[in-house]
Amino acid sequence: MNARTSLPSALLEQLQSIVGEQRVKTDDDSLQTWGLDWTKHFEPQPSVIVFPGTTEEVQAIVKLANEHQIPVTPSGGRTGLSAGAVAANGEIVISLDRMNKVLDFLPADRLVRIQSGVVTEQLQQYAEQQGLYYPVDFAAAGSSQMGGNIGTNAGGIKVIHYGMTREWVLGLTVVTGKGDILHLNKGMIKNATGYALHQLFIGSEGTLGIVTEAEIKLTRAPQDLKVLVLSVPDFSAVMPILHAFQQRIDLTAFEFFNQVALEKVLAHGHAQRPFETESPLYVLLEFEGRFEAVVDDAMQIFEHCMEQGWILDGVMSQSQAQAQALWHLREGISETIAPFTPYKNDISVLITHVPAFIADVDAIVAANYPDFEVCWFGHIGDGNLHLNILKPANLTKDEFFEKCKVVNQFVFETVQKYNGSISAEHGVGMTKKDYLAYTRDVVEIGYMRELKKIFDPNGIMNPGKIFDL
Ligand SMILES: O=C(O)CC[C@@H](O)C(=O)O
Ligand SMILES: [Zn+2]
Repeated sequence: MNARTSLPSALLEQLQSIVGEQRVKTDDDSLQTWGLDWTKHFEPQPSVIVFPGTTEEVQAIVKLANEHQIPVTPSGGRTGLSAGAVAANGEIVISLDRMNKVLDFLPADRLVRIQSGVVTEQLQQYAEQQGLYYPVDFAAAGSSQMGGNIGTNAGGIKVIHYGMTREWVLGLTVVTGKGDILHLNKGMIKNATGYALHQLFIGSEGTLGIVTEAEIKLTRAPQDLKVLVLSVPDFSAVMPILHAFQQRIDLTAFEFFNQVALEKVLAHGHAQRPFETESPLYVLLEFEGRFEAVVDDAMQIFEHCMEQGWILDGVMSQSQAQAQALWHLREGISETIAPFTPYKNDISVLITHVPAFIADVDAIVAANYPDFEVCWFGHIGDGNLHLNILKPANLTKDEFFEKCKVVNQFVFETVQKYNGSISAEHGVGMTKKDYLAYTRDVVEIGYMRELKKIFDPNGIMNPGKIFDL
């Protein structure tokens, strides 16, 4: 039965009276579009999509959903990779698309107040106009919304220096699953008055309520960013390179990718091969080169690494355009491999454990996926690896995912062995919830369940995400 047909018509009318007739959509195209994120594993089947314009409208919708006991899925830019924003069970999807305004800017506090539908890039550009910088960045910045970034505590390519989204959120306005509006922390740096409830909403994937507004901290913009791409003989060389550079330079990024990933980006077009000869791995690092001495330091470290045999070759950007072109080799990977229906892993361990962890996972991958194309890439300077297995054309999606699931278990056992995370930055959503216990203790998950009940007693907020009730 189509879940949509079961939506009471009285409820539709009530939704229309809250947001206006044009802002309630039930046509198939809209249900498909707003019912799905970038995950390809599930069939979207929401009941209705609503587009509120204010926190009060969101509150009215949530209250209505409670009265009718209908689940709600908050929806931002839908660029998620863990199905956190997928509505597959007759949900009311609350899209924040209309709530995309910058509300206020306090220069002395370097604080911007935004609605949660503001797109990441929009915030970055706004910060630039104020002579400042919003540093959380990733390839999906042109579509992802700040509410979604907050919901997953998004990370990205600059975490090594600037941290995750959590570092930049100084206040939130939320509508709880119960239908209360809370103004949490109000932008303060110092506020020692008990539980930091805004922190609970960061990374909660819409399971406690909906973020409608946020106070976001901005910072000084980095100058003269230099990008270095290095070719590297094997995994064992990557961390010594990181340590050599970090001893003397504050890196703003330290990423890696393998030859398979590079070939896919090059085949996609609009990219130039960085080196004539292939190598198994590449490292991309970035630093602020505004002082000559720092650039000289980088060159010395580079030469030292070459002497050690950790680096085979290297190229450094001489202009912003070159820096962007080099970044594209790394940032283009996820989009380029999307047509290959990749099985995704977003795993992390402490930096200390990265070498042993990679050796273990590499052995699992080599033994279990001998015939599959394996894309390794990620934010290795944060201990975060994206392991993407590409589907061979001769397997169906179901056959392929079944095979990957078996291997997944070995990968996650290794994650657990090193006390790591089964989802470093993409969230748990629906794709990783069966594996949550590899990272979070069962007692801890019990506390999370209890917390959810406080904010969302009727269990209507994004059910089926992170864990089942
Ligand atoms: O597609 C992926 O697995 C990772 C996407 C994103 O987190 C990235 O780092 O490019
Ligand atoms: Zn990533």
